Amino acid sequence: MLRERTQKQLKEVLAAGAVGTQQNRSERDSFAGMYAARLARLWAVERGLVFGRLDHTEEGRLYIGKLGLSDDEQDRLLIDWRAPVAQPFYRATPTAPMGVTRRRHLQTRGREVIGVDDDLLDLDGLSDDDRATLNGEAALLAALDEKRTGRMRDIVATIQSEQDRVIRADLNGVLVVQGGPGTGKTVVALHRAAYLLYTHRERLERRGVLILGPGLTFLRYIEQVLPSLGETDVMLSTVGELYPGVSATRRDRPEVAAIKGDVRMVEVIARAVRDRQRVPRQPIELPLGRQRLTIDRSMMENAKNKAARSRRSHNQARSVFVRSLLNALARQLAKKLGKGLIDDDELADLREELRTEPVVKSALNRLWPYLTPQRLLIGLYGSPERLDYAAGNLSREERALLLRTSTEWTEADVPLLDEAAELLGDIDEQVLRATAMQAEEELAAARAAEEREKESELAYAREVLELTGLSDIMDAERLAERQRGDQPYLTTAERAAADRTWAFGHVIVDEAQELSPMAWRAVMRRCPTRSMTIVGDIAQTGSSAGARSWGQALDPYVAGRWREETLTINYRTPVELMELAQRVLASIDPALQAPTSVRESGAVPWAAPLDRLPELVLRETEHGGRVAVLGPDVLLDKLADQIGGVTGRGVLEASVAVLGVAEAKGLEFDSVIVAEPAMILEQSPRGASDLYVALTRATQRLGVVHDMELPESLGGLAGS
Ligand SMILES: Nc1ncnc2c1ncn2[C@@H]1O[C@H](COP(=O)(O)OP(=O)(O)OP(=O)(O)O)[C@@H](O)[C@H]1O
Repeated sequence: MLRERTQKQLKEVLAAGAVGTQQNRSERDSFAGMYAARLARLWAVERGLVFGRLDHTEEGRLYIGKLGLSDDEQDRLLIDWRAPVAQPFYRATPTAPMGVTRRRHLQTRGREVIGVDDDLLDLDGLSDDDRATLNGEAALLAALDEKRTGRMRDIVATIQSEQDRVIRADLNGVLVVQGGPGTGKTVVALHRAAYLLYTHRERLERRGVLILGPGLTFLRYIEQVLPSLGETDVMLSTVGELYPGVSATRRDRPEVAAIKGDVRMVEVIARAVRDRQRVPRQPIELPLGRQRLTIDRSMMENAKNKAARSRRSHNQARSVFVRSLLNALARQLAKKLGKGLIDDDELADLREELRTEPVVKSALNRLWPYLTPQRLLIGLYGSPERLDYAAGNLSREERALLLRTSTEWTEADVPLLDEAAELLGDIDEQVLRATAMQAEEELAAARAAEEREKESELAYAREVLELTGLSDIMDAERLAERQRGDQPYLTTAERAAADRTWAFGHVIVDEAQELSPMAWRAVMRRCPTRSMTIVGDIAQTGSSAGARSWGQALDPYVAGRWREETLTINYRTPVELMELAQRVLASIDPALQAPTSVRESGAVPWAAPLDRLPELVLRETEHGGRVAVLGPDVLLDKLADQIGGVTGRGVLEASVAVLGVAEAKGLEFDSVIVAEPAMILEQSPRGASDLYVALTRATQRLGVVHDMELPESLGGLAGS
């Protein structure tokens, strides 16, 4: 009914057509956007729309659902799970019943109720030991035992009390959610996003919510959770995609990523920009017809100082630099022409004349080029001289690791591009177009000159063209669209994604332990209000530039002002598997404690020789559900060949997937086989954390296959 009404409203709005004034059009677009979003909500929540009932002593009976519904008389039919009155559904216990006498979990399939599970909360003397930690055990255990589908699902029906506290925590300030594997950090963070959007709808819809995850596979794994809760306008991204126009999925070798993520790169980038403003030792001679002008060092220094005093970014300060130099050149020219003192008007005339002279333009571009962050970094990585100048605070070996010629961006480059963008500032679109055109002209002129062996000018013109290439910043289509001014309806998330300087209303960072100090800087820039939820597990840090403690990561920004909640119960991994993982955890640090598992699977982890892998994979698939083989990166292709498993893009859909540990981070499978654990240990300085991650990905069964000797922490495993 509701859905039909919304669909009709949407149709009417769209039928109004594309005619009309600019204002009409944009009103129409925003109504259409509103109805489309509402419709998406109603469609998405079909599954398990109603899942709970509270019998209150005072307020009577309340039904809890994924969204709130009222009938035409405004009587509440269904309470949104995020509303304050729904809170007892997650928090009430026999000792603190919050006025509720009975909590009922309804399990539904389509429109049919297929099971109920009651918690009686008001019975005096009821032993509450069993119920103290878990709410609605039967519904929870049924949910946990289900076969996995390759996509994360919402847990509104079975949120546990410690999770509810995180979900409903205050919007303001930085909240860290620390929890071991399987404690629900990801799923809780997503429900928190939905809760915050519901509770602070106006503020957050305008500024948007950003959720950062560790990789594109992971984002695909979680992307359906928020829509299933009726929330569609949230931006999901990786750090590698945070910079508009760049989509970095490649990873650097650990030793290179460690340098690029190091906070010393702040100084390196700043010096790389200053390198492009350096005054050459020799004066520059400018042949102008029969005259010959000279740009000497003092003119250049003077112009540079003026630009510096303007305190503008590099690209914005260029006009100050250029004006100062042109004024000095104009005076020089006046003198050569035999004119004495000239007035302001004459100076302006001469200056504008000089501005259009190719030799002058080309000298100015060399002295203070327009720069995009991409060109700055390519220039830096590609030149040992530039690296020596900019990266004097790194060792010679570290500089050598940064040197490269490839222009394919890696994840660790993105925070550096962002850093550079801050210092370089925008290039005006108009200037950009004019400079690109001018560069084209210069290139054409230089081509003609090439015959006259003016090699250097050609090289320079090429550089200018490259430096100002429009494609770096916007493609032709987008530019044309902007000029026509007919932007299609864009959601907040879409507008935010295209704008590097967008300030989000709330930012959620998942697997946050992996972020480098440079990545934290880029993330913090997107959230000046510091309203953030940071979820992760320090014990799982695999990245060489990742965090060793939350304090180390956050204190530079919010020292003493962040709060921490801990999740302690593992909902994913059965007890039998966790015993093994705990041994690996203790090998990292004996003081570390893995979270407590809520259930047993009865399946004991096993070990077998590597060459039995195909047969063992087959056996696992017979249980139904999804199987993953997790191994060291160098073995992945071989393993996939051996068993016909899927790697890369299709891993979430595959019944047998083959993945490296970094890619498997945050994911889960019914059955996991870890290949060559000793090699996983060796492949990076944080190998033990990687092994811990690999061993905690299964919801049911776990095995290990190996040729190399098993690490000590895995000793004593039963044969398969
Ligand atoms: N209250 C709950 N009800 C039902 N399922 C739950 C609940 N809490 C967590 N789960 C399930 O437990 C599994 C693990 O959750 P999640 O992936 O969010 O954990 P995590 O802490 O992010 O793990 P990791 O650090 O290993 O990535 C998921 O399948 C999730 O749906």
